[in-house]
Amino acid sequence: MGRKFFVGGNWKCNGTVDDVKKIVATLNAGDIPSTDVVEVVVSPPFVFLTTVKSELRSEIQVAAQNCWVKKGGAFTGEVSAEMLANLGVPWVILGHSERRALLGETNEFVGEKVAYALSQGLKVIACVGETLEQREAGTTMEVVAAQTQAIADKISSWDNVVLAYEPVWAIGTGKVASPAQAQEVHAGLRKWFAEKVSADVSASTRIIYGGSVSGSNCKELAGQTDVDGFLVGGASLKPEFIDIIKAAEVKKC
Ligand SMILES: O=C[C@H](O)COP(=O)(O)O
Repeated sequence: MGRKFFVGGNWKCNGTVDDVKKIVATLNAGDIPSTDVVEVVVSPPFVFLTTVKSELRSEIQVAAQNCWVKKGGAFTGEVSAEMLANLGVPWVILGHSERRALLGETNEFVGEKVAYALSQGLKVIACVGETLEQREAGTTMEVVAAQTQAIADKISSWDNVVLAYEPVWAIGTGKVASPAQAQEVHAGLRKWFAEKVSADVSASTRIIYGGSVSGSNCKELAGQTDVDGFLVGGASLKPEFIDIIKAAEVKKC
């Protein structure tokens, strides 16, 4: 099965009502490849999700940036997977390194969240990635394999999961992984899937790269065999996000 190029835009905790209107207008006017070529998902903060969903062109989907680990209830400040499904929000980002580092989300907790979100019919962008210290210690593959294993332990199908490899040292720093560095980890993760899950999952699961992706580095990264798209932070708030979406054309060549 072919892996359709996937571009996610993670707006993180950014934006005002006016900013959101401008971003949506840019996306709606942008000349982007057809949905046969690229799947585009943007992830506004919760408070803007329904507005963005209703005002955005139908070819672009939306994702939440997080959801609660189990069924909703007395969990002040949380948003449940059921609520997202009820609103018609198709995707959720889980396991982002900012949540792992700042909010103490463990590999196991992320695995539970992914499983519960899938059980409620959501599709998941699951994030993994090593810190600079871990890379320098030579443990990158070990770290991302353990993060991915914790998800594999809790789910029975990868059909509705996109795996985002986001080296922590590249996030928001302007220090993008080189195409070779990204390819090496993506290929390692694909090998891991083949050995630990199945050849089918290895061949069909999209592994996308995140960390300082920009309009100027996206094409070279997209040209790597095992890079199936991007999860974009800062640049997804800017018009250059359209150029990043267009990097999908590289895969057609
Ligand atoms: O989710 C997106 C990543 O954290 C990348 O963020 P960035 O593109 O601002 O480095």
